Amino acid sequence: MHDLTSAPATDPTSIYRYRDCLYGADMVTAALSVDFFTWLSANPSSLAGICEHFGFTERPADTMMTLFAANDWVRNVGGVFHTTEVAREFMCAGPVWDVRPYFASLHDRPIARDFLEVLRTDKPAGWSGDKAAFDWHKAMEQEDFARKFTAAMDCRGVLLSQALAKKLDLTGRSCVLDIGAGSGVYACAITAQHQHMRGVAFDQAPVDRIAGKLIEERGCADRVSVATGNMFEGMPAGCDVHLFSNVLHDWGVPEVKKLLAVSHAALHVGGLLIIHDAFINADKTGPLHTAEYSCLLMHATQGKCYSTSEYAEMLDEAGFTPGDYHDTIIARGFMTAIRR
Ligand SMILES: C[S@@+](CC[C@H](N)C(=O)[O-])C[C@H]1O[C@@H](n2cnc3c(N)ncnc32)[C@H](O)[C@@H]1O
Repeated sequence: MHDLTSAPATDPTSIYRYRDCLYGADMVTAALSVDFFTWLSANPSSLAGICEHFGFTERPADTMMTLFAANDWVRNVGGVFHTTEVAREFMCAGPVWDVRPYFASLHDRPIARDFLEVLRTDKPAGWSGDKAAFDWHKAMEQEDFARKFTAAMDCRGVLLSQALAKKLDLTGRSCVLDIGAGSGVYACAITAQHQHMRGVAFDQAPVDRIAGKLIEERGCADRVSVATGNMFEGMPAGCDVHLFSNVLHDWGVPEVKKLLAVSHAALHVGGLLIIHDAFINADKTGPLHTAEYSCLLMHATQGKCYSTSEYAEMLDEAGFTPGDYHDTIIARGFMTAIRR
């Protein structure tokens, strides 16, 4: 049986980067296909101004601008985006170094085209009005898809969960509720690392059954149980630690606020909330790996990678006192908050 407290001997960031950052190039291509930088150079604008001119919507446009800021192609000065010298020299009409024709042959790549659609509609790519299209959240209610997707999350979770568990201070805490737990590997790794802790893996059917089996196979069932339910409707009582691992990034701001409110209602005063995810930094200038990963999430889900400042604001509004951000591994980290 795999020891859930063990860490790999080498750093797999370069490998994960190919998976996480795959969609960044298509996002850049999509922007060049509408000659974005030529326009922005002549018209420094707020996000709202950019959205108005191009017919874009806020969430995907924000994800795009974060990618460009992380590359230092734009700078946000008091809420107004300006192109930088490198963007003006290479990504605009006019200069001899103009790269736009070099990207032009890629404009019709399916993901680049999807990005224009997502930018305009704010709907994840597979959901854009096509009845036969793929709905990720619905698919997770189907046994076959749920099994494959949960296996994918579990494979990454084996690496991430031990790195997270090692950095957590759970002194004086007793039970972690792993919300949208997938396989439950995070609850298992946390209880393996912190022997005084119990865990509850909370997910909807059929993922709950998949989690139950995997927790049993991992030999963690004596301290990690499974609870079934819809996290938007309520969360099991009795835990003093709530973990949202890679869950909030699947949802838009209204849903994130709702989930924080439901968590607040289920935690006692002093309860610890942990958000484990890939975070954009407070001033939304990087890191690049996360800004690229955010494009993938923006394309496939209703969410994106939120910044530490966006989370701090939403946590405060929901009745939590936000704590610090800590890095873990492969451009992931966690943020804590205390329920007021
Ligand atoms: C991206 S996965 C994250 C899994 C795991 N926490 C991790 O870090 O790998 C999101 C999880 O949220 C669960 N989920 C989505 N909607 C849910 C709901 N309404 N109630 C409970 N769980 C939900 C999904 O079934 C899925 O397991």
